[in-house]
This record gives sequence, structure tokens and C-alpha cells, in this order.
Amino acid sequence: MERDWWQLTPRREVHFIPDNLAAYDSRGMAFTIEERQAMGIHGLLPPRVKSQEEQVELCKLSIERYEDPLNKYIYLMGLLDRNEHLFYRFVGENVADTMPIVYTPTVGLACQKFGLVYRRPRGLFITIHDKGHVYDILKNWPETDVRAIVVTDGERILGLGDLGACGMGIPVGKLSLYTALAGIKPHQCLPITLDVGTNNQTMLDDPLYIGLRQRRVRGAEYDEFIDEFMQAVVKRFGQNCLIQFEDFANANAFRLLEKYRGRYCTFNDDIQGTAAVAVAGLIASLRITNKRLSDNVFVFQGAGEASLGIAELCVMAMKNEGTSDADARSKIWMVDSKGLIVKNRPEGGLNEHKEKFAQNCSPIRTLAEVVNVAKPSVLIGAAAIGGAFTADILRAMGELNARPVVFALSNPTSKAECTAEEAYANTDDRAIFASGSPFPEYRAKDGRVLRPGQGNNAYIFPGLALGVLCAGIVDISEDFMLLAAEALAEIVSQDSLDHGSLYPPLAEIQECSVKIAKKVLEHAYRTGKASVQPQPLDAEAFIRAQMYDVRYAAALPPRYAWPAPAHAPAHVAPRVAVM
Ligand SMILES: NC(=O)C1=CN([C@@H]2O[C@H](COP(=O)(O)OP(=O)(O)OC[C@H]3O[C@@H](n4cnc5c(N)ncnc54)[C@H](OP(=O)(O)O)[C@@H]3O)[C@@H](O)[C@H]2O)C=CC1
Ligand SMILES: CC(=O)C(=O)O
Ligand SMILES: [Mg+2]
Repeated sequence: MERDWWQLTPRREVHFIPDNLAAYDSRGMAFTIEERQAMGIHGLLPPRVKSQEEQVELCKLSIERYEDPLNKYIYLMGLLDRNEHLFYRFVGENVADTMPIVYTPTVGLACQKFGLVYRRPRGLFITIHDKGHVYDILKNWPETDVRAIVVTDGERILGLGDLGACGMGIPVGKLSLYTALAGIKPHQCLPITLDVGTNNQTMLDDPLYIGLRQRRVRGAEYDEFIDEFMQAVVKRFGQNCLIQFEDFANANAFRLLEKYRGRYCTFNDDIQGTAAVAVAGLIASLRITNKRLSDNVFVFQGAGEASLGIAELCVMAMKNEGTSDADARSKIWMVDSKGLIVKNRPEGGLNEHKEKFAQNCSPIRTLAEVVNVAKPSVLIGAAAIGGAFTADILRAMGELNARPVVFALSNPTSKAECTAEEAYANTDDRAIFASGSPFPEYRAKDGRVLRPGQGNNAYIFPGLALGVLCAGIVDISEDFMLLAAEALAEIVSQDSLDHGSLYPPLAEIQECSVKIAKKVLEHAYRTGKASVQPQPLDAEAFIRAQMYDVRYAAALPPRYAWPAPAHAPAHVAPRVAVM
């Protein structure tokens, strides 16, 4: 008979004890001599005192020495473990260089190799064996003031499929962007992996695999476990604790969103965050094509979380332009693994979400044929089929449109439907391109430098979360997503558009987060959805005041800052003076 998981190790009142050595690691050589003496760490550090700016420079030099992106990832995670402020300052000041490491594409590789790269605890693993004890596990987390959780069950990690517990890299990466891009305080963020097993045989056979060696639990047991998790979060951290669902497989993602939205402070980033970032890009593209959104015809490769989320938000945006629901839907053609989604599809397989976009025509099997029949102005890929936008398909887009809009949203880079170069080269450099993972800039034949923008929900979820937390919103309804999309589109400068980007430069993404948060917060008060009272008089100042400061705070309170006696050199000032 199987032993009960919880009887294997009787519960003891053991509390998390921070590593004492971390005290001097936490800001390294930036401690002043006085601080080192007051803290009893004098001599443990080299005599030279370094500013945080000098340390940032050292980080740059250090990371540049690694050629393998996975080694860069390991370096950055090590930095996060030992010096949080420095990590966030370095990432925040170098977003374009560091985001591809802590986030897509390298985080995908890190998840695939998580057993190899795992060093120190970061986040909580809650397994199906912990059912009945989820609250106890949340209590083991040393921080009490948790405001935001990113949770995955590891079943659809980027476009890489089921990686089980190794999916933990995603909540860790997403929450590092919460702080780096939106200043949400690190101690308020909690990455969680719900380990219900994995159906990935490679993982199950891998001696380095870190999760439960069993196949996925499904059905009532899974649902009860997720229910218990949601309730435990509220019991431990309160109703306003934000729960971002990330990289759940399709069948669970839609179901759980419907079940919990409105009752819990939750959203699904792959459905809703992706929708907002893609619609932001589409709205920005209208300034190039001089069209309304409703003047477009859309073809989606994929009819899953990302595609359906985008399609629904497009419908909402078109309706705001005055187009009817039916007309808006008729402009959207969706292709899934079986071909075009049509009414009365012979092989069936249409769920209620797909059904709403079924075209009234005969079945069409291939994307190329769908493009020929539908004649789209916008082609969006989110099916994790790398290279699906063939040269022929891209050329057809170029023949159909003066400025074809092509979004290759699948992650990581290996799953992108096409590269930026392919999109430009096959359309005489006329494509308006965006991608989920970053692509390098491209020199067009006329000499222009094109900088393809990153259509990634990272432009949305940090700012959205900041607004939600600052206003105390629980019901994150769809109007917030459209608002976030419009807010992001508004920020895109003419210069970005001229260089082929539908998004602001990554270097400005923190400012985007504040602007999105401000719109979200103001909308929440307008619509009665804010619970933080009273309403701040100056929304932006209030938001900025909540944000994490990446600079080191003074290590010692003012009373410690005795001047050293005149007769003694500063670095041997007596410790007694500071007690
Ligand atoms: N850029 C961004 O911010 C984001 C990007 N993504 C990326 O989008 C991709 C998909 O994610 P998500 O929508 O959540 O995944 P889902 O599993 O929900 O959806 C995948 C869809 O692709 C379809 N599909 C599979 N094979 C084919 C094929 N050969 N031809 C056409 N369609 C096919 C599936 O069809 P069927 O329904 O028949 O199974 C399904 O509709 C991933 O790579 C992910 O990384 C996701 C979120 C955000
Ligand atoms: C970006 C993201 O959320 C994804 O690819 O799943
Ligand atoms: Mg995701």
C-alpha cells in the first residue's frame, strides 16, 4: 500500500533561517567600511568599497564572458540569489540584452535543462501528494506579504510542451519581470509550480528530472487540487493576492479562467495578456496602413489560448469601432491542427471557443490555401509550428497587401512561424512584423534599419499587475485588457513605426508599465472595481511610490552613522560607537 506522503516526514515547527553569509553577499563590496564594522563583517570583504554603478559594470563584463546563453542564465540566477538589488538594477538598465536570457528564448532552454541548472530554492513546489496540505506549504514560504503569484502546472511551457516541474523557470522568469519591468517588490512575488506529474517520457526517464515521477493526474482529483490551491492562497495572502495562470495546457487554461475569474484576483496571461499585446500591435499598425481594425481580414495559424484570446479581443475592439459582432467574427479565419475552422466540420472537434469563429465555407486543409481564399491583410501565428509561414505564404501576403501585417508569436525562437528576415525578404521589405521572441535588426534594401518589435505579453502583464495591485482590483474583466492594449499602442512613437516596430523600445518598457498601470488604476476607480481607498489624488505619483527601488538603501539607520573619532582612520572606528 502507498504510504501517505505527509506521514513520511512528521511536521515540525522549523522556520526558514536566512543564510548569515548572505548578509555580506547581499550588496557585496558596496558596504562602506563603517557598515562592515557595524555588522561584524569587516575583513570578510576586500578593502576596496565599490559603488553599485561599478558593480553593474562588472556584471556586464562578467556576463559578456559567457558565450552559451544557458551559462548566462546560470550567472544571472546566481546574481539574483546573492544580490537582489544589483540583479534588478542590472536587468532593468539592460532590458534588451538581459530579457532574452531571463525570459524567452533562453528561459525555454533553462526549463528543458532545469535539473541541470537548479541551484537554490526559488519559489514553491506543491505536488498532488500535498493535496489536503496546500495551506501548510504556503505557510512554509518565509514572506507573509505576498501580493502576486505566477503559477504553472508545467503542461504547455512556451511552445515546448509538457515539461512538468521543470516549468518552474517560467514563473521565476515572469516574476523577475514583475520587478524588473514594473517595480513590484520582489518579496511580494511568489513563483509556484503545481506538480501533478508529467506525460513527457523524456523527463520521466531523465535522471536529472526534479519532479514527481508519475503521469499527470487529471479529472476530479486535479480540479479539487486546484480549488484547494486557490482557497489556500486567499486564506494565506488575502483575496487581493493576484494569481497569474501561466503555461497551463489549453483544456485546463480556458476552463480554469472561466471558473475563477471574477471570484479570485486572477487572469490567464497566455489568453488575456497575449491578446492585449497583439491587439496593441494591431492598433499601432493602423497608423501605418491608414485603416480601421475592422477594415482588416485576419488569418490565425493556431486556434488555442493565444489565438482565441487575440481573436476575441479583436472582436471587442472592432465592436468599439461600430462593427457588429457577426461582421467582426466573419473577418477572422482560424486554422487549427485539422485545417480551417468551418461550420459543420466533418471531423468535428470544435469547442465552444472555436465554434464562434467557424467560417461558413467548405473545409480547407492547409494554411497556404486559407491565405489564398481568405486574402488576409493580417497573418498571426501562435501554433508553435516553427517555419509555418513559408516563403510562398509570405510572398502571397506581399502580393495581397501593400503593407502586410505578419505576427510570428510562437516561442521560443525555434518555434517562430518565420524569422524577421524571412518576413521582410519575401515581401520586398514591406511586411509589418512582430514576433514573440526577439529577432535582430535588419537592413532593408533601401538602407533603412528595421527593428522588429517583440509582440510578447511581457509588455502587458507587469504593468497590468502593477495597476491591479495598486487599485486592489479583484475582477480583472476584459475591458482592462483592451484598455491596456490601447494604452500600449498610444505610447508607440512615430520613430518606432518608421523603424518597423509596433512596440516601444525594450529600454522604455518600465515607463510603459507605469502608463498601463495608471490607465488600469483610473479605470478601476471609474468602474467601481478598486478596493484601495481612498482613491489616490495623483494616480501616477501613487503608483511610483509603491515601486521597488533598485538602489541600495542605507545599510544602517542614521544613529549608526557616527563620525569616526578624529584620531582614528575611518575604517577602524570602534564598533561600540554604533550599538
Ligand atoms: N508572444 C506571446 O506573448 C505568446 C506566445 N505564445 C506562444 O503561442 C504558441 C501557442 O500557445 P497556445 O495558444 O497557448 O497553445 P495551445 O496549445 O492553446 O494552442 C495551439 C494551437 O495550435 C494548433 N496547432 C497545432 N498544430 C497545428 C498545425 N500543424 N497547424 C495549425 N495549427 C496547429 C492547435 O490546434 P488544435 O486546437 O487542433 O489542437 C491549437 O489550436 C506557443 O508557442 C506559445 O509560446 C503564447 C502566449 C503568449
Ligand atoms: C510568452 C508566453 O507567455 C508564452 O509563450 O507562453
Ligand atoms: Mg506563457
